[in-house]
Amino acid sequence: GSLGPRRNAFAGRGTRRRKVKGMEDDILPLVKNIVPPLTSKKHKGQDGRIGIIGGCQDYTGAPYFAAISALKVGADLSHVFCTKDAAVVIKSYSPELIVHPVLDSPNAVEEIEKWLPRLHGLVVGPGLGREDLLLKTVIEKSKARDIPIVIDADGLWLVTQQPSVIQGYQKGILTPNFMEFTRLYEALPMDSSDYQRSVMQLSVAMGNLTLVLKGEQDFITDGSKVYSCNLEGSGRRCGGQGDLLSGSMGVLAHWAHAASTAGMIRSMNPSVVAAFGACSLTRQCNSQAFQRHGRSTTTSDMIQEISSAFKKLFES
Ligand SMILES: NC(=O)C1=CN([C@@H]2O[C@H](COP(=O)(O)OP(=O)(O)OC[C@H]3O[C@@H](n4cnc5c(N)ncnc54)[C@H](O)[C@@H]3O)[C@@H](O)[C@H]2O)[C@@H](O)CC1
Ligand SMILES: Nc1ncnc2c1ncn2[C@@H]1O[C@H](COP(=O)(O)OP(=O)(O)OP(=O)(O)O)[C@@H](O)[C@H]1O
Ligand SMILES: [Mg+2]
Repeated sequence: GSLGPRRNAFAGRGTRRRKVKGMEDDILPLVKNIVPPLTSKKHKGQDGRIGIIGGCQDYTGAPYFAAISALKVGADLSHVFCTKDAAVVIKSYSPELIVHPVLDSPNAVEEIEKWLPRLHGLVVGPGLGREDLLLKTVIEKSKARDIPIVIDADGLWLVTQQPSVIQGYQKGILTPNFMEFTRLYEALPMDSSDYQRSVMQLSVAMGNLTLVLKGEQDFITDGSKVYSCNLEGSGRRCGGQGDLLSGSMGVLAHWAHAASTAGMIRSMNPSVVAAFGACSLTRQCNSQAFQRHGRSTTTSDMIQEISSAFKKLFES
């Protein structure tokens, strides 16, 4: 499926979002179940080594937000694979991140590939720019290693051009905002007038891939049922909230698949549990940060709330 003519698939049709009851009560207990216990027996890296692919001259904030969020949610190590000029900037934001200036090197694929055996989760796209061939190969190689992959932002651009790159991958999650969703939806021949139905149709067309349509309420589906997350956030929509979301989802996806393998969540698709957890957390961070900072709230303020939001949602 390539791109059709540029138009808004939802123009003039039933674009109002029906407010449906959130599913916090059903799914939050499952999210609590996947959080690994903190014990003195563990070694560094066991609770997650996450890779973020993104960061270029124009965008250094997005990969930083995603990578630091992964750490603050509880990953042990967070790697950023970005271009050379972005690397210096990202390193100087934070000594906590491991930053690889490889995306614009001639052997970028090999440089990333050698880290793949050590990664538990991959987040592709925040601040990436539009880099098709490299990305396609990295996604293929990560799938071959059975690594959970969250695709966001510019990573979704590639999926729009070539849905087959991720189609049917059970450990894949797409996190489009409204614009990104519209592009994806137009790339595949479908017709629906309602968000919940169209997100479900798109998931089925993508081989039951887990999809998160972000918005006033987040719609999460793997094609069998639509779950809505409408935990209260705020009216503040600063840039970067989606990066907090995708970074935390990278860790939660690793935890959820590990828990599922261990037989700890039987009743639900682990990708859906991870997606729901990350949406809830992002919205809770937004709400808490807004209580302190109001209209001045930025993504950095939200990141400062991760610790207490996580406790409130998943450890109480
Ligand atoms: N500080 C940073 O470095 C940031 C970088 N970002 C990066 O910027 C790049 C482009 O991301 P964009 O999200 O801007 O790309 P898009 O191309 O999806 O968005 C294009 C435009 O659509 C608008 N839009 C978004 N949601 C909408 C909605 N619900 N209804 C109507 N219009 C809507 C946006 O304001 C934007 O102007 C990505 O690589 C992304 O990761 C963003 O993550 C924001 C923060
Ligand atoms: N109208 C809204 N009300 C409440 N929460 C929202 C609303 N829109 C988005 N969100 C929340 O904000 C988070 C990020 O969604 P958003 O649509 O801002 O992503 P994005 O456009 O990709 O952001 P970014 O600027 O990081 O690229 C999601 O978890 C979503 O739940
Ligand atoms: Mg985004």
